[in-house]
Amino acid sequence: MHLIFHKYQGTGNDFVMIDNRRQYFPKNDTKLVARLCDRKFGIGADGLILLENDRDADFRMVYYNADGGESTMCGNGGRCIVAFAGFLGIAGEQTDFVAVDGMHHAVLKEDRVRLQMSDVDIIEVFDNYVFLNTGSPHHVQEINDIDNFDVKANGEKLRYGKYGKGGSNINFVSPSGNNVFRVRTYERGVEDETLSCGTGVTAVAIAMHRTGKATGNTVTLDTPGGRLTVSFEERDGKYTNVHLEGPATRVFQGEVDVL
Ligand SMILES: N[C@@H](CCC[C@H](N)C(=O)O)C(=O)O
Repeated sequence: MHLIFHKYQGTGNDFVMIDNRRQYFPKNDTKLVARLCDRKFGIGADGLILLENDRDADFRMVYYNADGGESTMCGNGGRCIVAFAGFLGIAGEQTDFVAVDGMHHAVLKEDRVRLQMSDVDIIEVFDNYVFLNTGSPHHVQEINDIDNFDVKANGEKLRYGKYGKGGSNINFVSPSGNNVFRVRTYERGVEDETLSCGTGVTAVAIAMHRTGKATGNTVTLDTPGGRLTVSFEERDGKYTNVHLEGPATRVFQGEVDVL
């Protein structure tokens, strides 16, 4: 099979993007997805995304983690697919698309995408961490000395030890200013730290607001791959109008023959 692919990145969270409107990609071939995402034997990416036709929206997003498994919502991938849809000419400045967690509205301006995320009303607050689902499950934990913290070792321990087979993404956070936080994330399905996680920083912003550590409705999140902004409205503990904003960039396009 001959595959044309496009590579995108959003604050360093990188994706192989495939235009699957003609339904030619073998969607159940987990091994193929993992091979394409492999950084030594393939193209290399944190995930693979298919852009498909949808009856009720401009397009549909199908997301796979680098391990080949189809997964839940990817915020940075959602921003990147909007940029890809703009490149293909199927999205204008405003677009609506369907993902695994429902309909998303987005605004594309040059290489910046503002993506509406799911509402959040279940937030579990524990002594030293918060757990919530922003389209994907997230553990949010404050730490000291974020620069020297072993995200992979600690993330792995929590991901498998605490959350069992289904797992969770694990975010470590340190405040760095007024409504500004530094975030490092261990991603389930990549099974390593990634440079940024969109649903992760969304979870961090909401968790910090819920626990009184962020006071504003716009929170800035600095990840190793760059800066993202999350804004929301909150009423009686329910978070609505949640938006994730940041850069989404086309890196290159290529072709591969896969057996
Ligand atoms: N990188 C993503 C999160 C992708 C999903 C995650 N790895 C999972 O399986 O839960 C993002 O930007 O949100």
